Amino acid sequence: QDGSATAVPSDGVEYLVSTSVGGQSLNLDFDTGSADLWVFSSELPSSDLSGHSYYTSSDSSTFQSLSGYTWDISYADGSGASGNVGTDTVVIGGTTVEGQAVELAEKVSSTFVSDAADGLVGLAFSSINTVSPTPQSTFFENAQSSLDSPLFAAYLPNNADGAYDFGYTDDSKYSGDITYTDVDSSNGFWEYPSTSYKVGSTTHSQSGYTGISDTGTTLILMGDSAVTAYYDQVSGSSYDSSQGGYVFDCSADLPTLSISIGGNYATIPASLLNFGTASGSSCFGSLQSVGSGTQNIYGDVFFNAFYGVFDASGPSFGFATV
Ligand SMILES: O=C(Cc1ccccc1)Nn1cnc2ccccc21
Repeated sequence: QDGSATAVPSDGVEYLVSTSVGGQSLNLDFDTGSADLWVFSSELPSSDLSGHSYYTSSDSSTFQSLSGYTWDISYADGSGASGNVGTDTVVIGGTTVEGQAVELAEKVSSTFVSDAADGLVGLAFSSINTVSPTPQSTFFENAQSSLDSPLFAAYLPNNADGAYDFGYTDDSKYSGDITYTDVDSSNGFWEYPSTSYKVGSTTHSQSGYTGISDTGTTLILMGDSAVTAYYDQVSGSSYDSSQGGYVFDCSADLPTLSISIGGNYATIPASLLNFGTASGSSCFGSLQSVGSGTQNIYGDVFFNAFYGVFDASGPSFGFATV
């Protein structure tokens, strides 16, 4: 059944959604860049649990263990988690899935201990789910048949409560038309060609590049040529290894950044490209390097400016101005 769940900004780095797992409420990070639904659990060392809500399978009357099933995930930022697997009833907004694979954490890396999320809901394609011996379907894949339309949408306004809509698009959350492009899911991501960009009004090509729509990433991560082209237009900007990225004076005049999604540009306003104070009068850029490779990562900063529609029929990705 269709529904909408509120997404609350947390520490400026992620949006958390209150989710019921076996009747237990957890604040989970919805991540269109991965495909595992995993939770902090009673199986973790108690020192890892401080500040977190966690799932206790023995407290759920609907939990069923998947004997011998394990999971082990590593994210591109170097964080990771692992554990065992069962199924339970998961409720998000007005959408219920019974028998959802729930991955219980027995180990989590330190970044998760200090992060506010009590786990993640992966919303990429189950071809990249890490459960062994059998990859498990995502909440969205399991919910699809009960939705009016096989889609979900992310509404993540800057520094304000947002939402994830399941089964419908909500035209009170965007203006103008939704522009769609075909998605190539062969790598397991909501991925599409992204072969050019604009810094202000100057167009640059990045042939062979793709982009992924990734709500599990905070910033906009692009190849070094794009990052250099952008910060060359920001006087006084520099790469500060101690801050881990490009910084500039907080009073700097920033150009807009337009990214191509399929054949259409999405223009990120300059205000969103200042991520905020790094230290003193220097501010951290919302555009940073993805490192090597030709896959750009369009994270929450993109969704601060655009309502994003993830449509399984196609599949396709659509965006509209917030
Ligand atoms: O890992 C990344 C982005 C990233 C960071 C650094 C270099 C390259 C790419 N995002 N992400 C997407 N889902 C995540 C879940 C947990 C942690 C990070 C997650």
